[in-house]
Parts: sequence; C-alpha cells; structure tokens
Amino acid sequence: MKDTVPHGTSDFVVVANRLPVDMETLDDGTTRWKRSPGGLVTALEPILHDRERGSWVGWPGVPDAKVEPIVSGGIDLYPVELSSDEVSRYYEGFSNATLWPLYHDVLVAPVFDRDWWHSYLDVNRHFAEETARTAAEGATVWVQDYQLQLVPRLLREMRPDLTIGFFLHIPFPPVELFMQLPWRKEFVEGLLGADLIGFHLPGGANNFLFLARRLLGLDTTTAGVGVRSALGRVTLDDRVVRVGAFPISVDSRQLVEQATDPAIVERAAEIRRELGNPRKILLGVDRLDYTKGIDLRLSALGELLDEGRLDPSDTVMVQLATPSRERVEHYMKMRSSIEEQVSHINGDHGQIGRPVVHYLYQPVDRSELIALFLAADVMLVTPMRDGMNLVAKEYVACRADLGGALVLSEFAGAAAELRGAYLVNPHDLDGVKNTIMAALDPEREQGRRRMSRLHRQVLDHDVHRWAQSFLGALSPVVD
Ligand SMILES: O=P(O)(O)OC[C@H]1O[C@H](O[C@H]2O[C@H](CO)[C@@H](O)[C@H](O)[C@H]2O)[C@H](O)[C@@H](O)[C@@H]1O
Ligand SMILES: Nc1ccn([C@@H]2O[C@H](COP(=O)(O)OP(=O)(O)O)[C@@H](O)[C@H]2O)c(=O)n1
Repeated sequence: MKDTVPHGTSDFVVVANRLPVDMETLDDGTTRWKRSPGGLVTALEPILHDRERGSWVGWPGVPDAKVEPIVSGGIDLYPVELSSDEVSRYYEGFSNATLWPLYHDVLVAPVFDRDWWHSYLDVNRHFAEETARTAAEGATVWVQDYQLQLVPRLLREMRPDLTIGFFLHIPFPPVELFMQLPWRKEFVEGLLGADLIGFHLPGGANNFLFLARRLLGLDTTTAGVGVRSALGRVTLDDRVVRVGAFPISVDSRQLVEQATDPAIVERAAEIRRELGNPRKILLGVDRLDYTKGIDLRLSALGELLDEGRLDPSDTVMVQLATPSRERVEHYMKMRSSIEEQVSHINGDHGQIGRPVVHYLYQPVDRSELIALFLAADVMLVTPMRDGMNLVAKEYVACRADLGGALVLSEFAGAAAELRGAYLVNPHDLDGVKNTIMAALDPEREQGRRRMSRLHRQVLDHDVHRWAQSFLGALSPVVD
C-alpha cells in the first residue's frame, strides 16, 4: 500500500462491494492488507492488472475503516467506508440474508426487512457518489454484483456522461422467485441505469428481459439471448439498454504456469506423503456457504465409508472452507453442521494420526491451493446453486498433466461449459455417491480424454476473453 491518488482522473473504474484486499487489524493494533475472499476478486484482479491504469471503488472489509485512496498492485483503490450498522443491515442483512438466498433458489428463506432495504439504498447511494467523484469525464464504469444493483441508475443520474456496465456474479432467479421481492421494480429500474447488463448464463438474461416487460411495461426483444452473442435489448425513451450472457472464467495461462512450477509439483507430492500416501485424495475448496453443498459431499463420503464401498485406510478427503459471512445465521448453522459431520466421519472411520477428512476452516495460500489441486484425484464441486464456481475452472486449468477428475453439480453455472465433467444432480444423493465412485477409478485413457476436453475449454475461454467480450459489447456505446 503506497501512494495516495487523486479523484476524478480514472478512465476505467470497477465498482464492487469489496476491494480486492481486505484490511486486517492485528493484535498490536496495527493494520495490514490481505487478499479478499471469493471468485469476483479472483476474476477481476488480472483484468485490472492488464490495464495501464485502473481504479477500484469498494469496501475495505471491516466496519468504520477511514482509509484514504491508495495504490495496491498497480490498481488505484478508493475505499468506501461502511459503519458497523451498515455492515449489519446492508451487507449481512439485505445483501446476504435477503438477496443471496432469494437469488440462490430460496435454499433458505429470504428475510424481507424494511430497515435493511433503506440501508441498502443508502449504501448504494454512497457507492454511486464515490464513483461519481472518482471517474473522469466520459469514463467507463463497470459495476459488479448483487450488492450494488441500484448503483447504475443512481450513478447515471449523477453522471450522465459515463458509460456504465453492470455484471451479476450470482444466478439471476426465476421470475416467480424474483417476484417475491417487495422492491422488485426498484431493482429492475436500478439495473436499467446501465448501458449493458451482463449475466453468466442466457437464462438469467432472458429472465431479466421478461421482468422488464412485465413489471415496467417496457419494449424488449423477445428472441433468446445467446452466449456472448445475440444480445437482448430494452428500449427506454432516450436510450437502449443491452442485455447479454458472458460466462466468467479464470486466468488459465497463469494457473498453468503456476501448476507446472517444479516447486509446486514437488509440494503436491509432499502433500500426498503428508496425508499418508493414500490411494485416492478427494478435495473440496469453497467459501463456507450453505449454497456450496459441502454437507452433501460429506454425506456422500460418510455413506460410502459406512457401506464399505470406500476403504478409510486408503482414501482421504481434504476440505478447505474459507470463513465467510460469519455473523449471518445460516452460515453459523452450516458451519456447526459441517463440523459435526466431519467429526462423525473421523470418529467412525479414522485412526490415530490418520483422519479420513482433513478439514481447514481458514484461508489457504494460493500456491498451497494449486498444489492441492495437483494432488487431488477427484475434485468435488457440488453446489445446490452457484453463479459460476471458479474453483471448478481453476482445477481443470491446473491439470495440464491431464490427471484427476472433476465431479460437478449441474446447478453450478460452470456446468453449462464443462460438459466433460462427471455431472451430478445435488438433490440425488445416490447419484452423487455412484458418480464419485466412477470418478475415483476411471479407465485411464478415458479419464485423460475427459480432462483434456475440460482443460482446453478453460484455456480457450479464460477471464481475459470474458472481460474482452463484455467490454467489447459495452464499447460500441462509447464509439
Ligand atoms: O464478499 P463476500 O461476501 O465475502 O463473498 C465473496 C464473493 O462471493 C460471491 O462470488 C460469486 O462470484 C464468482 C465469480 O463470478 C462466481 O463464480 C460465484 O459463483 C459467485 O458466488 C459473490 O457474488 C461476490 O460478490 C463476493 O465477493
Ligand atoms: N481456501 C480457499 C478457497 C477458495 N479460494 C478462492 O476463492 C475463489 C472462489 O470462487 P468461486 O467462484 O468458486 O466461489 P465464490 O466464493 O466466489 O462464491 C476461487 O478463486 C478460489 O481459488 C481461495 O483462494 N482459498
């Protein structure tokens, strides 16, 4: 964290709830910055690094942090302060106990709280104001995700000279679920402040177009939206808003480079030794979130061990769970139940010094994560619903050796592209168990062919292509 930076000079501004780095206060009262959790940051960081100068407006991850604009990793960071009350009502409340469950198939009941809604509105206004101060005349602003869906409209009112893109990183819900939202019209109007609205999948884009017609009576295209093509259009009095599907991805080449680094390859071998040289290693890597299906894969593993279909003396599972939204009720409950499941499995099937499940509830270093990807024979990605899931793409990008197998939920956005994975319906526990068994022992050449297809897909469709396709579609507005 170095120089301070001036306002009003940025030609390209990313606006996201979080900055790419979180502020951390140490025991001695000093502060330091660490990488923020989640796939949004993983995806957008390399995009901003590519640009000569880019800015990022976001929250530094802790309440009441008064921080001046700073430069980090070549990106100008403009912190937006949130009070502890706003963290509780806007972030933990409306964003993560209302919108998050509503947009993830109502896996838990969304809470509709009017105070939270007012806080969401206020915070969206703060973000729009900070962005309006930061952006240069005629700049391009790219607003990210469900926490900031009102920003496009608010920002356009403040700064009509800007070109505004919006991208939603989570699923856009089916119409009948979205209709539950008491403030549904405000959301559609908020998003329509953008020039281009992007979703991961065509389904989300089509749902949005339908809602713009139904809720606001607007004139929209009705033909289906394609992937990176056939954009939909909403015609307003004074302009046209385009709507498209742009599946996000990872920095595949960078991952291949890291995964073929001899030190990381050696670390992968060392991890296998440290785990007791099991015949098979299963791996799960997630934020600890009830959408991710960590409990489901543990149930599958537990039953396979109970039934004697897996041998605890030669099978190990590693589950990394990054702490997330720890004060939100359903996250606390999910943590307890996962930890109980891990204890049961280890209690029933472990031996002294040889647990079956190695569970870490802590952030893990990037190079260690890549070594784990290399060591894993089967990667388990089993969400009940997920916008994309970059972990699935990271795993196959890292497997340039064509080893390993990916078990992937049909309910992750990534399943639309990674058709060569072992696809599972996360509501069908027996199906998940049988698929895990198949993925553990594929015929060698067939396994390599599957991985080769997946690896190529992710190399051809990386995060740079994602950003180019979105920003390319946004730029005709500028021309
Ligand atoms: O900021 P947090 O509340 O700690 O949450 C972390 C991020 O989680 C979500 O990530 C989503 O974006 C990924 C990239 O597009 C996608 O692969 C994944 O399916 C989504 O869940 C959230 O949408 C982000 O805003 C958060 O920063
Ligand atoms: N222990 C962990 C777990 C995840 N991660 C990263 O966090 C990101 C998770 O992205 P994702 O798209 O799969 O899911 P969300 O957490 O964004 O919902 C990936 O880039 C993972 O590599 C990590 O760095 N360390």
